[in-house]
Amino acid sequence: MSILHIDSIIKSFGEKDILKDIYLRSETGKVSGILGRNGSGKSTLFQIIFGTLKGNTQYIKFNNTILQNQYDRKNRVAYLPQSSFLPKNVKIKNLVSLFCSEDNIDQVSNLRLIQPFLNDTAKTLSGGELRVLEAILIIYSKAEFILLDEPFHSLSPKIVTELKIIIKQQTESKGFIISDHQYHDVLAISDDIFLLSDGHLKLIKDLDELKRFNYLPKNI
Ligand SMILES: Nc1ncnc2c1ncn2[C@@H]1O[C@H](COP(=O)(O)OP(=O)(O)OP(=O)(O)O)[C@@H](O)[C@H]1O
Repeated sequence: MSILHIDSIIKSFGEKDILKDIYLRSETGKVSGILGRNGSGKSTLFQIIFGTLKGNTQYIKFNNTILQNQYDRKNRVAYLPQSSFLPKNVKIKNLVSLFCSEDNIDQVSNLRLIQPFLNDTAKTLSGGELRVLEAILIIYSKAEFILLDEPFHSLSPKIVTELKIIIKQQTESKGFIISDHQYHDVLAISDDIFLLSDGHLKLIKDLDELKRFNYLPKNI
């Protein structure tokens, strides 16, 4: 089992304190779900964990190795950002070879969600087709820890179901940290749920707590 230990994350932008001493422990075999209102700092937290943004303070460890720069994260932490990141003119079969671990290339190429598009380029895909491709390339990368920021955004219900099955299958060997406003889907696949609110991560026990902390409307 591998552990991603995330501790002492503080981040402010100017006068705005966004993250106030965040602690999170992710391990292979588990999905950690992070919910939070718009602007609560979820993407900021993901970027700090992935290393593309520096916290005011941070302490991030993969097993016994302190992760200090992007190179330290290579093959350990992968990140699906909110916005599209794929080159638009490269054939999808080549993207699969580029992003996925060698062991996974055949499996990914044969996925129903990917196989029909192998000879196309990303620029010919619809928004949802592109989103699911990006999510799959990150999920099947070499990294043991996978950060997914809004993976279900713009996906139709059956595709969301297929993607959730893939995430659960891959949890056998990987640890996931996932955030999405489709909270039902996050709840369905997460072992632990956290609410990011007022700069702190609160462990959530049930839906009532999500109402009490003002994330869900009272009448749901
Ligand atoms: N580079 C930046 N400079 C200044 N403020 C920023 C910067 N990046 C983010 N912020 C602010 O930090 C806060 C948290 O942003 P973040 O994108 O992390 O929120 P989020 O929880 O992911 O929101 P959403 O659910 O809407 O995607 C917001 O108020 C945002 O305006």
